[in-house]
Amino acid sequence: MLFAVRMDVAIPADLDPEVRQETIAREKAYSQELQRGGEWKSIWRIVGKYSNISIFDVESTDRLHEILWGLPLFEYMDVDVTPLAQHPSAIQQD
Ligand SMILES: O=C(O)CC1=CCC(=O)O1
Repeated sequence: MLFAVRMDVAIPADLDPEVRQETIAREKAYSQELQRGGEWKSIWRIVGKYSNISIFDVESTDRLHEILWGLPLFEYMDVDVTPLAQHPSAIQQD
């Protein structure tokens, strides 16, 4: 199942700088592990924003929920999920 997920990040300005850096580092490691595993297919920065659009290929909505709740930055994010289906004009399958 394919999903486009938009993540808008808003880390509080008064968060301890060490906690901020450590959380961002954990977020990167978590994301890259899921990318290597194939469930997090791609991640794109939205120009001019502390936001990304990511494509996930997961077995279920429950699995996507589990992944999103596990994001180290989850408590500082707004997350918007869009399910994707094949477009009849697409010349490739995913
Ligand atoms: O920087 C972001 O957009 C938040 C984020 C999600 C995965 C990651 O590595 O950073």
